[in-house]
Amino acid sequence: MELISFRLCPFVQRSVITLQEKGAEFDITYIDLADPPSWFLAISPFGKVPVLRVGDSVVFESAVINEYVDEVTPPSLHPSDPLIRAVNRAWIEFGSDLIFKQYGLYTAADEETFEAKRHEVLTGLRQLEDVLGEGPWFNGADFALVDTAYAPLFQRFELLEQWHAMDFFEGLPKVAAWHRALVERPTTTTSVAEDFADDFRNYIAKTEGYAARLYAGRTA
Ligand SMILES: N[C@@H](CCC(=O)N[C@@H](CS)C(=O)NCC(=O)O)C(=O)O
Repeated sequence: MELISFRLCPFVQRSVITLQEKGAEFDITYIDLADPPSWFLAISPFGKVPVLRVGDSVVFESAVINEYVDEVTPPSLHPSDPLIRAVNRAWIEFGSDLIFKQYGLYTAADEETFEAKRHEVLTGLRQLEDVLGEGPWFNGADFALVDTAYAPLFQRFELLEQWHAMDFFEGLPKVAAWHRALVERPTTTTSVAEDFADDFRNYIAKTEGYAARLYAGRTA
């Protein structure tokens, strides 16, 4: 299996976490999304990463890639009950939407947009608080695919919090506990390069958006 990646992409990171959790062997090929190579555009139907090459086949969409990886490397990280599995898939979709909202937060051009995005993100986190149980994971005792889908999101919240006194989890104890468990999970840490925090901060700086101005001069 060969995973096509962009270093900072949270969707790719979901797949790296899943592959690592499953102990799967895989190669990783990095591309520059600002200047994607023609071979990549030829195989990626949406022009997006991640893409997983398996022999002559191409699998795209992180949630689908992760289900494939899960199925070929038992035991499964998906719950056995079909209804719980369906609910998990639905919340994985919710997590994808929240990743885009988070992206909107750190690329917002001005304070008004930034605050609007922050409101969207906080609303999403409140919705999660309402569905989470006692933890430590989304389904309780067992770490599952749905957890791999949220780890990159929470790792970025952690960095955003460190750079600015911005509390995303105030009044959300279950989300805060899940966040802590996810960012401390070894596969979350090892799914990104050692200089990820700097890389991420430089990326935000380059957007020249409101978050970049907010964080200017701060160190992690
Ligand atoms: N729904 C996709 C989203 C993937 C995605 O948005 N990837 C971004 C990078 S993080 C991308 O490749 N963007 C390139 C583009 O939109 O042209 C998934 O879950 O795999």
